[in-house]
Amino acid sequence: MAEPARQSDSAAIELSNQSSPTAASSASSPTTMIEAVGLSKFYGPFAAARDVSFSVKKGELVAFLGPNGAGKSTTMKMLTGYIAPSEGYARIAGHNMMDDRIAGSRRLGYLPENGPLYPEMTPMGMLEFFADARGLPLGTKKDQIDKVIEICDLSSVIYKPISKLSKGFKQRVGMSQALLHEPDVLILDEPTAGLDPNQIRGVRRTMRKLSETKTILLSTHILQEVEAMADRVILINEGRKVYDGDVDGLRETGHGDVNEAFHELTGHSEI
Ligand SMILES: Nc1ncnc2c1ncn2[C@@H]1O[C@H](COP(=O)(O)OP(=O)(O)OP(=O)(O)O)[C@@H](O)[C@H]1O
Repeated sequence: MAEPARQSDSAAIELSNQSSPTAASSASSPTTMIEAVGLSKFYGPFAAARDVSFSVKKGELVAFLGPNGAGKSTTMKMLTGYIAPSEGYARIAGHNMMDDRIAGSRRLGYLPENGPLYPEMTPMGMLEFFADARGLPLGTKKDQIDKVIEICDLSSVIYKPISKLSKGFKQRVGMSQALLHEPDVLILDEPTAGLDPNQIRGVRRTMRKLSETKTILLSTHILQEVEAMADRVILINEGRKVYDGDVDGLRETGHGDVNEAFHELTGHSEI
């Protein structure tokens, strides 16, 4: 379990102020795999994320929690280098994701919010495409593809167009793409969104298995998800980090009830 480093809003701001957003070359701990340092994203005057700082150590499984529109996807896109931060910077396995994105991406598997694109491709076609794009050596390409087909249980749909697959299979195809190059860091944006209870069980099982060897940050707005899987919770609301600590600490904040804690910390947003 992560130490109960519960952090108030002001403490969160204090933490980010200690690190200069321009200090991209400063050394990070070798065990720190995901780092957000003062990340903000502005769309005109609107802040989708504001001064978000945290780090995830090797082997942790951290839930990134928040109500709809809190800024989870925006922060994840900045962490993965898909969008540029307005302020701050992100590092994956020590690589700054603006200056050194290719090196960081080799260590990173990313499941975007809406699963895989390329609806006209089959899962096999898509995996071959990504294997080539990622430069997997010919000698290991087939083995790697076979391995993710097995992990994600895709063999029954491997030659069907992705557009014809159920939501659950689409998510698994997205996951297979994220795992293909054997990254040691996974950033997964709502991996259980829209799945039925059996599919959710399957994804949780896969997550637990993967967390034995990988560092995982997964976003969700489902509280049971957090209690079922995570070592630690980072909660954001209206673009700001409002809690960073373990599930027990979150429960205490809500007087024994994580739902209550969520309600208090997110300004009484309805979920
Ligand atoms: N390109 C954009 N232009 C303007 N506003 C944006 C853009 N992208 C996101 N936003 C806004 O930023 C806020 C945060 O969005 P984001 O998708 O990061 O939230 P989220 O926590 O992932 O929500 P959800 O759980 O609904 O996916 C929302 O109000 C959203 O409308």
